[in-house]
Amino acid sequence: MCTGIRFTDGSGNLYFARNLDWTSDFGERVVLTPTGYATKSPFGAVPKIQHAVMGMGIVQEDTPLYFDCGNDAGLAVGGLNFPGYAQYAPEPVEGKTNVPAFEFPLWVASQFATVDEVEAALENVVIVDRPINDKYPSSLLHWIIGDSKRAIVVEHTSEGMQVFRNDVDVLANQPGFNWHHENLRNYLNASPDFPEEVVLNQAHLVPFGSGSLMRGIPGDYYSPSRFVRAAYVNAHYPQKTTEEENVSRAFHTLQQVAMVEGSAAMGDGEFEKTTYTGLFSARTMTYYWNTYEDPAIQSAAMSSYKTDGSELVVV
Ligand SMILES: C[C@H](CCC(=O)NCCS(=O)(=O)O)[C@H]1CC[C@H]2[C@@H]3[C@H](O)C[C@@H]4C[C@H](O)CC[C@]4(C)[C@H]3C[C@H](O)[C@]12C
Repeated sequence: MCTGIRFTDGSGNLYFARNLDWTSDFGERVVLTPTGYATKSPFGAVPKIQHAVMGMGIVQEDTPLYFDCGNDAGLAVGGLNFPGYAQYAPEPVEGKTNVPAFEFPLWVASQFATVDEVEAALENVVIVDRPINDKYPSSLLHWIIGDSKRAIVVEHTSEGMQVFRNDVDVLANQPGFNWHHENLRNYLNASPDFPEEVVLNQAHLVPFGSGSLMRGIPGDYYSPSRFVRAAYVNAHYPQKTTEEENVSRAFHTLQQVAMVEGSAAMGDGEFEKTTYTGLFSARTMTYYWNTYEDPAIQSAAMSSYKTDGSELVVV
């Protein structure tokens, strides 16, 4: 499974992070799409790269297929599995902006500067089941999109395009965002506070230590549980000032919902694990990541590369 979060620092800069949970990796790398790159957009939704984009993905047919990415204007997007719900148009629809599912993160990050802009454009968008090639059929996803002000969730289902205001800045997998949001109402008791002494008959009871009012926050890896846990941790994390503190915040928060090998198998019997954690900092335009095999945090700053070049840069 996957979990995504958004938060800001004390100066309103976006931090956007996600866990990628799967049984193995896809050979993904950090990829920079510079503004001079000649796009190969099947239906012309990405005629030109307006904003340089950096994120995690693979390259096929000289096209960046992003799992998550951010841009030079401070807008970021991540795709999370949504099978059983996601449904795309079988063919492009005339008069609409037709975006193949694989192109959606690139469309968002290369064409827009803010969530407001993306939300307005989405009114005329259809997501199309048009794979990049035979090797990689369209993935069934939903997406979280964030900037310095807010986040939204995009779900393209049998109902068509749906856009949700994401006021908790978190996304997990199935079911849909609305369900997860409603489910938070089951956890209104959870709090970081240290409780007063409780008197029970003649007993005066005090907690064993901190965390007693967190009891009830689910600890398992199931998608609804990760959503609740990530929402709790992200919401209660004190606002931090420096880049280092906020990078630490992102990785610690996502560690709370990271999957460890052996505890949860998929339908095919293979164990799921957090293959990588990725973070886009709009403050420094830097992508940070670590992997299951190497938990040391690595980083690539946009400023280290030619963001107006014509070739994709694979870090
Ligand atoms: C598997 C990833 C989602 C992880 C996740 O949410 N797992 C949930 C597990 S479960 O079902 O809910 O059990 C998704 C996120 C982004 C996806 C990739 C991106 O969409 C980019 C390309 C798109 C191509 O169409 C398919 C390959 C691919 C390279 C995708 C492979 C895979 O579907 C990815 C990596």
